Amino acid sequence: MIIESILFLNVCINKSEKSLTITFIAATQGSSIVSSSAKVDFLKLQNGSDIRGVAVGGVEGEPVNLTEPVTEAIASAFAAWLLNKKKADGWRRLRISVGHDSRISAHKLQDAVTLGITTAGHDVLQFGLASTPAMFNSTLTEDEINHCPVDGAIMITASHLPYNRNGLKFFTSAGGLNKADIKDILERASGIYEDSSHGGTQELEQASKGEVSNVDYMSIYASDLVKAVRKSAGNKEKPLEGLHIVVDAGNGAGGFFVDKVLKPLGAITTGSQFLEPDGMFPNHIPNPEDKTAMKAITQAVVDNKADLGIIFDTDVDRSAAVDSSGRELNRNRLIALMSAIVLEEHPGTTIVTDSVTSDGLTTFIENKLVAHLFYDKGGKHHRFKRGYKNVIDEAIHLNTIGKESHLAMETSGHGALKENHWLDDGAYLMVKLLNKLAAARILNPNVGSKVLTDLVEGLEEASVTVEIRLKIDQNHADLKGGGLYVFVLSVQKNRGALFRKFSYNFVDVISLYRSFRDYGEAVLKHLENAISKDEHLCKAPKNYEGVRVSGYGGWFLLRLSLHDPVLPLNIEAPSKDDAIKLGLAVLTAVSEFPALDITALNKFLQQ
Ligand SMILES: O=P(O)(O)OC[C@H]1O[C@H](O)[C@H](O)[C@@H](O)[C@@H]1O
Repeated sequence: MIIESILFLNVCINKSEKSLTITFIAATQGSSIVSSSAKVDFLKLQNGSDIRGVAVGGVEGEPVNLTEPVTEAIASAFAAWLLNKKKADGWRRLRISVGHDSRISAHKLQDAVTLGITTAGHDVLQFGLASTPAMFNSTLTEDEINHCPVDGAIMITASHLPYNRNGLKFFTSAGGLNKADIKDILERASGIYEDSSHGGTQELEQASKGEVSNVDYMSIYASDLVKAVRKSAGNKEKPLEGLHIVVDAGNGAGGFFVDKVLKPLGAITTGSQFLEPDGMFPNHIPNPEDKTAMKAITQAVVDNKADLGIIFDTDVDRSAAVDSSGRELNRNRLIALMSAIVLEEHPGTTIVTDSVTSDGLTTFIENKLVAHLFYDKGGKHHRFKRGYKNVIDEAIHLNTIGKESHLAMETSGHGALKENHWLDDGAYLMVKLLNKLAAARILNPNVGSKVLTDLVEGLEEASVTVEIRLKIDQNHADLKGGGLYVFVLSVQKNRGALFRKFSYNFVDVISLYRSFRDYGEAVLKHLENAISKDEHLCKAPKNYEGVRVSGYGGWFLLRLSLHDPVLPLNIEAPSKDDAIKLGLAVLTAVSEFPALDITALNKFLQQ
């Protein structure tokens, strides 16, 4: 990279404060980041513990960066990483399973992944349309005929993101890879890509050594789910007989749940919708956090007079339910429901959740289960950070330090149980609900989803719940120029001809931020200071992310997004008036930051 130094002189006169600031700025700019056509910035494809990119062209401003050669290099890099991980004495042939969701780029990326692995000499098991949790499961399943367990698994998915995106998730028998592993793989991939002189595909194909086989793994995975429900009902063959359950797969990969899970258990599934895979997602975004998606499954339950509704995201690592009255069982309610089930099995256990969970959920887990459902012991609510991997890793960590935890769950619908290898599996969460229903129907065959609704009866819910996302403008002068070196010349009163006419004190305060993260942190620090001076507000005594504050009968949390230049603001309050008071407290503090777009907050306050 060629570095160019540019020197700016910035003179800023503030008459009201009687100050003059003279600033020399030497900026480093990457004026030529090598030839863009030849270079691929692999690290840009990292999205936390996943890889995400654009795989389909045609959307303005979103050039394709997850091309077939790039994907092939990443798959080869994963095989190399895995080989290293297995601490094999030199080279050994690995077995890697590959699955995908319903995206329109799925097949071309599957071919690229397969090529990348086989050219490195390893075998591929193609599962076709699959769920993310099933891919992890294939690293654990003991089934010699179907070549399982595999050494590693790759899922091709971009969850609920638009049709043009795609991505990769990786698993070993220890679970999903973490951020550092992904970085390692991307660095290896960059080297592999360079070496292969960009597109020696044919050459590589000829050198291909590994074998490819097709396995109907989803049938194996689903039969384990069926077995779990049967077991909870005393091994009854059809424990859900007579129960009407509708499924909304949002045209993702979750359609298997109808034919391979619910029907064998005896459930009626008419009215289930969007089960056919369609990577253009023509009906709604497959996302249980999305209002339109929840409306669609609720309508299906009501229209079909069903006992229960189930909705999955595209790759089935997230889910939510709807009871027979059309009441949504998602977000805090689903965590409460899962907590009630898990705490019945493990009294006193710690439930780890993300940071945007409600105060009502804490009271429910710690007190209401004892008061309402007469549990001997309540649980402990450990409200941690946002991000499913953060939540799961924290639960695993707690167990290693002697604090028992059996459930890690996010409001997004990601939920992982210790009994299920800490895997976030939307289908397994729904199986836990079905277990409860199946067990209850042994005692009373007429019982329906009320069994579940009754479990969350004591959960207090705020009347107003909003999430407002405040964007940080990365092109704003306060952030522009990345990597700025600042020299301040403090000029004394009346010194030098140039400044003679200003007889003011000169102040050398400069606000420059190297990244949107720095800027966001500065906003949070400022808010924290402002809050400490407000008698109506009280900072949460224990908090792991952003600034969480109680007041006016509710709370708010302002934090930095995990991935985007955004500060998401969550507010929960007993009334709109109270929510506005909380919102105003935030607005007053953050309006001093011109690169923060507060339009969405203003809109909420003026509604
Ligand atoms: O920080 P945010 O922008 O709100 O995003 C947070 C979300 O990011 C991803 O989608 C993760 O998969 C989720 O587990 C997480 O909750």
